[in-house]
Amino acid sequence: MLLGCIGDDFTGSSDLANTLARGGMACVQFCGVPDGPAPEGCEAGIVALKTRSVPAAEAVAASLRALAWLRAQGCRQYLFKYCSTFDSTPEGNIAPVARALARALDARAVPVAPAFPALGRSVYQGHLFVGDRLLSESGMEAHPLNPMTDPDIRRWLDRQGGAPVAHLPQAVVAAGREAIRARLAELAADPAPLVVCDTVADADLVELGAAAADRVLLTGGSGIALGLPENFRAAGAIRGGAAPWRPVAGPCVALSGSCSTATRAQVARHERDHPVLQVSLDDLLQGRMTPAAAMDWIAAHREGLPLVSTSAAPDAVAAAREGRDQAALSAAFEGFFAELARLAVADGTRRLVVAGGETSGAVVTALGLEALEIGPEIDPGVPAMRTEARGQPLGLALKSGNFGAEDFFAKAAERLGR
Ligand SMILES: Nc1ncnc2c1ncn2[C@@H]1O[C@H](COP(=O)(O)OP(=O)(O)O)[C@@H](O)[C@H]1O
Ligand SMILES: O=C(O)[C@@H](O)C(=O)COP(=O)(O)O
Repeated sequence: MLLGCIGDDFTGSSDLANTLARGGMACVQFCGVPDGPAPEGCEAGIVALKTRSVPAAEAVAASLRALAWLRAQGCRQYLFKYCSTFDSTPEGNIAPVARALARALDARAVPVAPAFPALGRSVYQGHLFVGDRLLSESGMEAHPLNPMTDPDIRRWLDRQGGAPVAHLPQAVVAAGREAIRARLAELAADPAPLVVCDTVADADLVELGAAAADRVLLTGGSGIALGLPENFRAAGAIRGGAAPWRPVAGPCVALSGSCSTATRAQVARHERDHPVLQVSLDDLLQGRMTPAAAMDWIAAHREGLPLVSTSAAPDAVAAAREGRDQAALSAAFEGFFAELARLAVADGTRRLVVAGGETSGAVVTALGLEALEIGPEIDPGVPAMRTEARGQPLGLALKSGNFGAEDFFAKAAERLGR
């Protein structure tokens, strides 16, 4: 294995796998730290963890376990993947994990590059934008788990603790790979290992990737991976590319626990032509809706591409959060989807479309999936994936909350089966 990646959630990991696969690397997404060695021919391994919203110490420990496994596979370079909207809280987990990985690898001047320009996320003057809005005015300030209330990535990382953060300004990035390499080398003399990198276009990320060919650790959104396959190709290290996609036929179910603006529009669009079961927190807490009842509803709507959703608008999310323990709240939603996914697959579902990172993590973990093959891109940042569940092929699309066109659910179902 050439490139060892650690993703802090499952959708984000599939976004990264998508970028690397499109760059020509043979990729496998692992669901948690594998027990055995990576499959033959795997050039980029992405260990997907569910560490975005757990206590920082837990995230650090799990990430170090993933790193140890990736090191045992002989990787030359490591990448810590987090969200392009920098999903985290003042307590962590991006800085604590990045710093722990840097310490373990003795890495200095570690780039922090959440930008994903194709989807409008850019970093300028150390601030993260979504389209023409600052992150804190983009809708992410109302995220159920990690409200992003400060767009200054340097300040946000400072709040998460550790040494002061450095900044690589746009003027240096625009000057190209040699200028970036030189500046990172200067910054490496300083003990502060994290360097927030201004990157406003794919070309910036490609230059940053090229400049970082010899850096042992990178961190960022999937954009940071845009330039990396070329480094390995130039070194003559890439052989294969992905195996051909094998479509998966059979019943399809969609599950949505994401409350993002994009997902809510996709749920509304799906509802125009397909059956949607909308489930509220009260439904779950008062036992009006259970996984078994939702499964009955799915069975009755098999032909129509059924979608079960808890996606809710910011006011409903705020009301649900009010005075409640966050972990218990998440457990209620995620436990519901986890059990429902188990029932749906046991009932013969062969294509599963899931919206939301935490939701996807809960579903994939509940299904006990081990490794995912990466197929064609459905929408930017979302690949079709294939695995085995209960001895049968399972097509899987794990959609990041904010990704995908309005017709995503129907499109994903069709792509998995094509
Ligand atoms: N109706 C709701 N009210 C409050 N919180 C919700 C609701 N539905 C889902 N959630 C919570 O929101 C979280 C969404 O996170 P996630 O699945 O990662 O979506 P995204 O990818 O948009 O961040 C879930 O883990 C769940 O705990
Ligand atoms: O970088 C991104 O935006 C995605 O890859 C990602 O991490 C998405 O996470 P969720 O929005 O929580 O699904």
